[in-house]
Amino acid sequence: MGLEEEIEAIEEEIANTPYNKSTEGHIGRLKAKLSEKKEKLERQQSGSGGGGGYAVEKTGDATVAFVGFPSVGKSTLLNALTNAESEVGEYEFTTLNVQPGMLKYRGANIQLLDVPGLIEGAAGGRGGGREVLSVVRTADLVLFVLSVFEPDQYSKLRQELYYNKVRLDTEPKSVSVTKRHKGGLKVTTNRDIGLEEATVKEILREYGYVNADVTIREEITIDQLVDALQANRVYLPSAVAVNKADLIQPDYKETVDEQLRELDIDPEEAVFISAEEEKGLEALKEKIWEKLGLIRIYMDKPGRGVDYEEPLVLMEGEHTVDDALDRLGGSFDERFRFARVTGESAKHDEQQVGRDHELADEDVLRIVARK
Ligand SMILES: Nc1nc2c(ncn2[C@@H]2O[C@H](COP(=O)(O)OP(=O)(O)OP(=O)(O)O)[C@@H](O)[C@H]2O)c(=O)[nH]1
Repeated sequence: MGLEEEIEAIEEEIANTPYNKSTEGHIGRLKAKLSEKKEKLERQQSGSGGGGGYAVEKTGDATVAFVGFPSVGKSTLLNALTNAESEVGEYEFTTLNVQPGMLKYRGANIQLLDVPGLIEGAAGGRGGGREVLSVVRTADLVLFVLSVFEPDQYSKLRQELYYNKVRLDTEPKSVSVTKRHKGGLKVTTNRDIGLEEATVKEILREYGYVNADVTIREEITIDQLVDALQANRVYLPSAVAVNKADLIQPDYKETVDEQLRELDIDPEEAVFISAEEEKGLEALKEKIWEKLGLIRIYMDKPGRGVDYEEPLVLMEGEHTVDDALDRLGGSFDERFRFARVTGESAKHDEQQVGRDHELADEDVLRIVARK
């Protein structure tokens, strides 16, 4: 049996096995096996396909990938958001027709990538789909671009990303595995994790662990455990733009809202836009900013005053003084003594803080360094 047939056989067995406590371990093992076979197939395929060469150079403070079916208006949107002033070029897109643009917003440079053809050929890695997905995987935010007439394309797009190991709007589960020399598999939990201990062991065994301590501190599903054991999942936030809103009558919006709800999208969260008529774009920029968790830090430079023109822009999860130092290029690293912060994160103006201090949007930061 070839690898592809094996994968199909396992998928079929999973689909045909009813899920209950007594089959849970078995299903866990099958899912782990399935995941490994898929990895193997992918390695084989990329090995024979000539591979490589489709990395997109990331520039700017953050990168957003536009994901949507053909003709929903992705390129129109990209052009509307970046205008003619954006400098395009100097990018190496060797095999992919990726359209890049730079959105300047609140002093940040946000790279926008219009990645075509996610759907055609993406399933199972045919054609250029995999390459498109590799671009999406390097982004910091996925923006789904939907047409107001076909919001249900959303499920297909999400599913495609899921198959390709992109996990949206969720954090990886915390699972730690430490290999030992003996003692078998030991599972430690501090609460009901929603899985039988035997299931956890079955899955770990499938991954070749014989002696190991496993610690799981939160509720977890079989799929999430498999994800946690495979290193190549990416976790990204997402947002939804509903385009061509200029084409509907006002009273049709309620119908679209209802469709969105059915897709598990909060209509309040989705941004209705018209790329063509450049409507709703401010709200969309704001949403992108919010979802990326960007903050602006105004640097107070010795002798030059506060630079309000070109803030240091920090991403979600990188809001400390230390992260700011990193972004400044590290020349301060050895000489850093303390920092002074004025703004929302500070208890008072010019508060003296250390490297761990969490900064907030529009803080003014001065680094005090040794000479
Ligand atoms: N009425 C209206 N038409 C739009 C809007 N946005 C895009 N269009 C039109 O929809 C068509 C497709 O737009 P594109 O921007 O080329 O769509 P795309 O998603 O980039 O499509 P591909 O290049 O095939 O991936 C064009 O004729 C646009 O003029 C909009 O907001 N309102």
